[in-house]
Amino acid sequence: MEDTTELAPAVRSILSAARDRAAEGRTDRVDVDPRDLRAAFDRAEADGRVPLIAEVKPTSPTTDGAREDDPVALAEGMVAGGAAALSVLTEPEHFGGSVAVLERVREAVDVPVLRKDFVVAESQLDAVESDVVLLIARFVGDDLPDLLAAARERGFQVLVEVHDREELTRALDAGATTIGVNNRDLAELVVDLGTFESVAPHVPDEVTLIAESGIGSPADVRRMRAAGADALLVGSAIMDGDVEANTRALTRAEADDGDHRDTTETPT
Ligand SMILES: O=C(O)c1ccccc1NCC(=O)[C@H](O)[C@H](O)COP(=O)(O)O
Repeated sequence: MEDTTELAPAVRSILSAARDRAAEGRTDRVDVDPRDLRAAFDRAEADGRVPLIAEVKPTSPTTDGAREDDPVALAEGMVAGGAAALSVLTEPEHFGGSVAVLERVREAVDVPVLRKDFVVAESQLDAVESDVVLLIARFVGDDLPDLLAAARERGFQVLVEVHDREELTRALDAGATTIGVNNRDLAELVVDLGTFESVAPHVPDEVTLIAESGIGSPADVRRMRAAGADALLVGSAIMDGDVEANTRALTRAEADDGDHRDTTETPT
């Protein structure tokens, strides 16, 4: 079992709730026919868009208030703004998510959908079908290889999230091919884009590499891309205001149309 003493209280509470959900009754095993995440990124690149996973994130421990609008309408706005893929929170207690919302979103869009939750046990994988599932190296500890295999057996693509070199090594040893470096430190909940910059050089070229958290402006997008990100995962900055316009500002961050913005700007 993972030592949680160094985690922020909110994160300890998230993990405890995840373990409670894992202990609830089993459902049938899912069998996913996934939409290809890498192909979606390649299509975005070919189209001049920054490959972006836009996150439907109604609230979070670091957000004031909650977004109450229809998550399907939000998701459609993100796709209209150029998102290559979507992430949907299914964690109910701290992020206002649900598996029902993920099902509705996945039915409404044709891009790959990542299930964003705190999976700590195999039984949780069967809660809902998605194209990609997240495994957080820090939370699953030594179970990472088994959970990775269990997810792949069900057809999922797997995004393995790391925060430092030690977790990266564990992810690579387990056979991860899509890795996200989370700029949010789960012990302090502070965000530092330098985290991605320090870990990215050690990621092999053949791995699909995603920069996660704290990306708030086109300048941040360009910074993460310059550091080697194949794609970005953005939640809060897109959910704050007009999601379609916010997504477009980020997916167009590298467009060579003379619209080079001030580095301090954030999308609205
Ligand atoms: O976002 C939080 O407040 C949070 C708190 C505790 C654990 C995890 C948390 N976020 C999970 C995520 O992975 C982010 O939602 C995702 O990377 C997007 O981050 P951002 O663009 O900074 O909203």
